[in-house]
Amino acid sequence: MEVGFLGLGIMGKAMALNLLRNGFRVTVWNRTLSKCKELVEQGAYVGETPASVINKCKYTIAMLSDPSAALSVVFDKDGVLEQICSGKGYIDMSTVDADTSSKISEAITEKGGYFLEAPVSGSKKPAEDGQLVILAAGEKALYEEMIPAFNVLGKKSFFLGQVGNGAKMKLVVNMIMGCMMSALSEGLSLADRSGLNEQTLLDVLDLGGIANPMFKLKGPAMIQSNYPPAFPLKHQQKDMRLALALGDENAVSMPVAAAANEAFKKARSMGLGDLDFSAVHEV
Ligand SMILES: NC(=O)C1=CN([C@@H]2O[C@H](COP(=O)(O)OP(=O)(O)OC[C@H]3O[C@@H](n4cnc5c(N)ncnc54)[C@H](OP(=O)(O)O)[C@@H]3O)[C@@H](O)[C@H]2O)C=CC1
Ligand SMILES: O=CCCC(=O)O
Repeated sequence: MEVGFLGLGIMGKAMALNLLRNGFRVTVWNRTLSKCKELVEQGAYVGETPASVINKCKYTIAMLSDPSAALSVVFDKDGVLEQICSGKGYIDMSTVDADTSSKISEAITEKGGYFLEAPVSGSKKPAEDGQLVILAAGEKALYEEMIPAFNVLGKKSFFLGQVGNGAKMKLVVNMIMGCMMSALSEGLSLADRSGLNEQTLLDVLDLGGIANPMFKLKGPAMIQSNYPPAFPLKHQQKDMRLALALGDENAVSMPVAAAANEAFKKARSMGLGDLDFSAVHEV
């Protein structure tokens, strides 16, 4: 199967490499073209523009930072819309809001193309290991055609119905995750300042009802103030912001998420946006 891949950041690079290793023919594009080099060494082709990737491939996946990047790659000059046409599928796996996804979907569909949104749960390591959880919505036929790729990229994929449902599900999940990370940060600080051992707190948490892989993975590094970026903090804050907007639209009161968002915003203002989102601990 041949796929195009737009966006070779932390996630996109791992996902595209995974597809290559599993026998897919992959044509990549990244805004900073030099980031295509490692993929080329592994057998990928390079497209000069998003439009040229769409022209070459029947299916093209995008994994871009935020709504503005997702829109730009589709609507700007040399973008996806210039070449999308009947018989071609566009799968946006970026985390964006439902409105952004709908705008992209409408534009692609107007040109005769098929659209699927498919944001993912799971970070750098699950992306490398093909263990993501895929939250797809949109064109069911395209979802079914993408199953071979989703089976390589993820351990489970969900089809959630109409465009927007995948984006919303992803934002709800990340809103919960951001609140948990914020609570862990406060707990570690409270333990430390009140004379307790932080590692002992992690050990206690890991044996009880709120044990989870994230605390286990990130907690020990947080104690060392070590935040190598797997999920950049600026993206977590973007997701909190988009989740709070979804709450506004639906009149859902989210005081916990609002407080967590303030912590992530403060961390961004301290210049921590490119570190892992666990760097909220510094706030
Ligand atoms: N990291 C993670 O753990 C996870 C991330 N996600 C989501 O996946 C998406 C990608 O995340 P991640 O890989 O971590 O992010 P990165 O910041 O590592 O990569 C972002 C990508 O978007 C590209 N980009 C940014 N702005 C533009 C633009 N205006 N036009 C074109 N391309 C642009 C970047 O290109 P360039 O190299 O030129 O800057 C890069 O390829 C985000 O939506 C994130 O929320 C979802 C699950 C997990
Ligand atoms: O959007 C990022 C999600 C990170 C994760 O699920 O661990």
